[in-house]
Amino acid sequence: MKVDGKHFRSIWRERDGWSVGAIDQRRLPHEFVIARLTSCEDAAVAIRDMLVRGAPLIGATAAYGMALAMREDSSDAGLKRAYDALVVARPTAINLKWALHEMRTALAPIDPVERAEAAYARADEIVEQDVEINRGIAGNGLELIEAIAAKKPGEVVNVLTHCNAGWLATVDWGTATAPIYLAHERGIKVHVWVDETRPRNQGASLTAWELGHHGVPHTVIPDNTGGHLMQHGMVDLAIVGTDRVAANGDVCNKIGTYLKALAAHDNGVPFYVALPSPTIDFAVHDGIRDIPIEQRSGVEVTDMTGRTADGRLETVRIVPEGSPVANYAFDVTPARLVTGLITERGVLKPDRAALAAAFPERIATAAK
Ligand SMILES: CSC[C@H]1O[C@H](OP(=O)(O)O)[C@H](O)[C@@H]1O
Repeated sequence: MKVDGKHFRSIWRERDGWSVGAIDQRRLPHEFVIARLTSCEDAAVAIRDMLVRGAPLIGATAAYGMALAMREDSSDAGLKRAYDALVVARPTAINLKWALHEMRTALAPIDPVERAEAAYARADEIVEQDVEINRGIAGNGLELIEAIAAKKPGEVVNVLTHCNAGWLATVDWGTATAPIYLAHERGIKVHVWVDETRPRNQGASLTAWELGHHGVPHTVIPDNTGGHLMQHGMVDLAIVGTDRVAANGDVCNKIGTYLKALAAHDNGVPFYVALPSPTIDFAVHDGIRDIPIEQRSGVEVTDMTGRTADGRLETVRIVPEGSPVANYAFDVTPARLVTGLITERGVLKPDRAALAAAFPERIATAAK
């Protein structure tokens, strides 16, 4: 989407035809820095250290990581080494494994001499497919926003979102934000309550940044505010992203999503989850029991980085030395708390029958 009026994607193949450009999301919102990935290792580290993050973007980065690997060593051993290095970069978003499976399926059967070119071609397809899918999510989610706007003519539709499921979490458009961007572009009055999303503040640092650059009205709120807003009729619907949807409709997303879903359920606020079909994991039948929850470094909780009054970036500690810290990066919202799943093929009930009917091809790949 737009950054100071110029269109950007979050990741792209550079003009040299082989290296990969990506926005370093660790530097936002204070600095806009472009990173250049030139090896499979660069791609793995970029995912692990969250230079890039967000389930679909993690998948796209891994796809280009495989292409970079094939430039280095396109042998069968090289293919396995690249897969193994990338698949462990982060455990929760299924898009990583999905993208690597797609790449390995495309590359394993062909002559190693042809693998580098084929890898870039397949990675490009995955990237373009993500953008097209998100455009589909935008259109299907727009209908939900339009229906609310029709009931309150001339008033603002207030959407709450958690973490960043914006264009920065994908190649472009985002998932949760896709309907919001489209509604804004269609002239519908929309406002976004942006959960800051401790501890990495993806909402405060990323969602607010991208909405602001695209001109979408928004308000950053502490994570604990959403329930109060819902009690006072200030949230018309919630739309969040997801890192993995289980076959039973359970939704894994950034830590704190479950608590928002509980508040929404308690206040009769529609709670939608936007996802591209590669985020569906039919191999997982019970999300709460089976989806691996990443635990990240406690430093993400104890420390915060910000800009000082005189413009310097500083990191400070906000937790007493010696206090133990737990940093669970995701939680799972049971399907019973989800109003609907906004996908590229429509808004679905959060259950296996609806998911299987809409995406039968995803069942086959889950079996592998
Ligand atoms: C469209 S996927 C966005 C999803 O990914 C985020 O996690 P992270 O920033 O740790 O990669 C968060 O769960 C978002 O909802």
